[in-house]
This record gives sequence, C-alpha cells and structure tokens, in this order.
Amino acid sequence: MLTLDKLHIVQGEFSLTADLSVPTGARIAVMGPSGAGKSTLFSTIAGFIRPTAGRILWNETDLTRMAPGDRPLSILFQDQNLFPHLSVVQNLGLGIDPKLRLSRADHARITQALARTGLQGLEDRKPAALSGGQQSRVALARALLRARPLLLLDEPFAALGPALKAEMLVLVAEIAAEQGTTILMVSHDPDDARSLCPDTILVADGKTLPPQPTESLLNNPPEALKAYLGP
Ligand SMILES: Nc1ncnc2c1ncn2[C@@H]1O[C@H](COP(=O)(O)OP(=O)(O)OP(=O)(O)O)[C@@H](O)[C@H]1O
Repeated sequence: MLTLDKLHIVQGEFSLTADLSVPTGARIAVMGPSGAGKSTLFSTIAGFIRPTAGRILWNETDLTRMAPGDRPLSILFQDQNLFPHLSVVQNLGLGIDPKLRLSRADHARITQALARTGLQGLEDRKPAALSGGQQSRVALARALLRARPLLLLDEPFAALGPALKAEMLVLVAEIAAEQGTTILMVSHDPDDARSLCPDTILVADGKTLPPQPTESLLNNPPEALKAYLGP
C-alpha cells in the first residue's frame, strides 16, 4: 500500500497537499487541470522533490528521505529518458545494474523483456533509430526488468497515435497484472482512465483527493475537472 501521510509540497508560490492511501495492485488515474501539480506529486513520490511536511510510505517503509534509486518504484515520463549513446540492450541492462555488469541470467531476462514488448531484432539500435512507439516499448521493458512494485506513468505515451497508445496501455495492464504492480497514471484522456483505471485521484486547487471511482467522477465531474475535460 502506498500512503501519502499529510504530505505538503511547496515549490515557490505553488503548494499541494495529499493525505491518502492506494491499495497494493490498484490501478489509479491521476487527473486535474494543467498546472494543478500532477507531475510535482509524482516527482515527490519518486524522490526528486523533498516535501515540506508529511511522509510517503510503502507498506511500513518510510520512503520520505530515501534516495530516488532506492525507492520501490519506476517512473516513466513522456521523454522516455533513454540514454542516446547506448543501444537498446544496454539501455535495458541499466534497469538491472547501473554499472552494466550483467550475468548470463541477466541477459536471458533482457531477451525475455524484449520479446514481451515486441522489440526482437532491435537490440543493437540506438534510441534515435527507433520510432516513438519503439522508444516507449524500450522504456516500458526497462521498467519491467526493474520489477518495482509501484509504477508511475506521467503520460509516457502521450506523443503516440491513439491506436499505439491503446496498445501500450493494454501491455502495461497485462504486465502490471502479472507482476502485481500498483499503477498511478497521469492522464488527460478520460477514455484511457476508464479503460485502465477503475479509480481516479483528482488533483485540483492545491489538494490531492483520495481515489474515487473513475466512472462516477467522469460522469459527474466537479468544476475543476469539467474545465479540464472540455465539452
Ligand atoms: N521548480 C519550480 N518552482 C516553482 N514552481 C514550480 C516548479 N516546478 C513546477 N512549478 C509550478 O508548480 C505547478 C504544478 O506543476 P506541474 O507540472 O506539477 O503540474 P501538472 O498538473 O503536471 O501540469 P500539466 O498537466 O500541464 O503537465 C505549476 O504551477 C508550475 O508552474
């Protein structure tokens, strides 16, 4: 279970509170107006921003002061943060060992992750020689290899076309189900939220609300969400 315990985040003029829990294995959409603080919330959970007050817990473990790399999570952004000078295999290897000292078993796991994400044959390509969809797959394969229990998706597939995006979301859902991964996903698309996430966290007006059923939230959106979703 992820617990945000009386969390208070301040970035200059901007401030955001969160006091909620997310059960293990849940798939939760994170929605709210532009600038409401969705990415800031993720950066705080991932450890790139230090909260002003409160705690972040994974089960009984207090993550609040833990280094980002030690936290039990992976985060995927829109720019896939792949290393441009490294091949697909090397980028994946970094998910296992930052010094790329890989055993035969590690290579076998990489081969498996490549197959799982449909990247066979692209092992030696550099990211610049991959399509956007293929880059997304590499980032997802790396997260798969890290096998952390919590996956934060900050619109990693936003630049893809609708069909490819839907395909990636299905893949995420499959992998998450296999690994029992808990997912938080920032989404601007109500259909994505509906298809992948039974519950939604709303971020608006400086507050992060606890998860509530996605369907009823979208069918009867509060003002802040109405403006964001458009007509
Ligand atoms: N380093 C910073 N210093 C001061 N303010 C910041 C900093 N980083 C972000 N902000 C502000 O914090 C607020 C939240 O930004 P954030 O990117 O988290 O919003 P968001 O909900 O993810 O928006 P979007 O949907 O447009 O991506 C914004 O008003 C932004 O201008």
